[in-house]
Amino acid sequence: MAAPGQAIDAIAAMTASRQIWDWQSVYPAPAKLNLFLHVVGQRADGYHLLQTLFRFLDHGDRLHFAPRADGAIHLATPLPGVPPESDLTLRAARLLQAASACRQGVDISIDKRLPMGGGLGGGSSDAATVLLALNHLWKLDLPRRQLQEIGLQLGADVPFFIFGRNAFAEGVGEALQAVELPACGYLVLEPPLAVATAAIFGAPELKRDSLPIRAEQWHPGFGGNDLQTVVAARFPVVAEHLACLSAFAPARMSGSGACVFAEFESAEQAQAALRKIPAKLRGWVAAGLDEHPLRALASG
Ligand SMILES: C[C@](O)(CO)[C@H](O)COP(=O)(O)OP(=O)(O)OC[C@H]1O[C@@H](n2ccc(N)nc2=O)[C@H](O)[C@@H]1O
Ligand SMILES: Nc1ncnc2c1ncn2[C@@H]1O[C@H](COP(=O)(O)OP(=O)(O)OP(=O)(O)O)[C@@H](O)[C@H]1O
Repeated sequence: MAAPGQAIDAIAAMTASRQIWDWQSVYPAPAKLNLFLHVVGQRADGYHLLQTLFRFLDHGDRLHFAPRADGAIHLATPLPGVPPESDLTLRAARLLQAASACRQGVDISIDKRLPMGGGLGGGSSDAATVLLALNHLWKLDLPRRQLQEIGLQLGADVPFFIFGRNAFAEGVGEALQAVELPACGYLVLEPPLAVATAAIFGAPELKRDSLPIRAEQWHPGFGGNDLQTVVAARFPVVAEHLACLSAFAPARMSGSGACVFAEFESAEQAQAALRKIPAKLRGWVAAGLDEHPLRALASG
């Protein structure tokens, strides 16, 4: 059998019912896929201008929050290799506290399931979940737009997670238009390495002149991932995972890698493909979601 994580995550099931979100709840931080990702230019500050199609997955990290009366913000579950002060969850909570002049504190716990440096937006999603959850738990009622602005200070992917709908994105990923996507299943493979996003964007060989399209021109299967060429050439294990997945359906890398994915009509079909993948490769199946399970926690 191909390694853990095969069961479809229960994020959608957990949140489909009218859940009352409170301090006892487990707050999901779903993964995203970039169904395509084109680099269409570069800003004066070095950041790259992108066009991408973001999709939420029914699989991700889970966070828990406990109130603190002393106003401190504390991470109860530091991640290996990430000093707590740099953890995006802690930084998100501090930014929110400062922006709202809030005097409440919190203990944050993360059940980390998404690979770090995997291109699935794990850290960004954790940060967005902190902003959405604490906006609700601290009763701040900041509008979605303001949470997105705070999120952008933490990373280019964070505004999408707060926006909360599958989206065609431009700019560095902050200019978002909602897109309706069909239900489908994804098989995701996790090559055993963490890719440093900055190094891939900084690669001299990166193609930076893909032709921009209008959002309406996007269709399933459109385009490719411009970062994939760089990552697959530098890390042969990523190319191997892409080749393996391509035997079942067109395969692509998400974000700056290392994870690769293929789309199927249903999660069952994706599971059938997963059963045929060599057992030494780590992979799992997830359903595409229509929206972020916590979308209702911000207004606007
Ligand atoms: C590759 C994507 O995941 C696609 O969704 C995102 O563009 C990356 O988003 P992210 O992980 O939130 O990345 P950030 O933490 O904002 O940026 C990491 C580094 O990647 C480079 N970077 C990032 C995004 C971008 N549009 N252009 C860049 O050149 C910058 O050097 C930046 O310092
Ligand atoms: N809560 C967090 N979870 C994961 N990584 C974090 C977190 N806080 C800080 N980081 C740092 O951010 C880096 C990128 O992590 P992340 O898992 O978001 O990468 P990614 O999936 O490649 O993201 P993207 O798709 O946005 O490029 C990690 O290597 C780690 O150093």
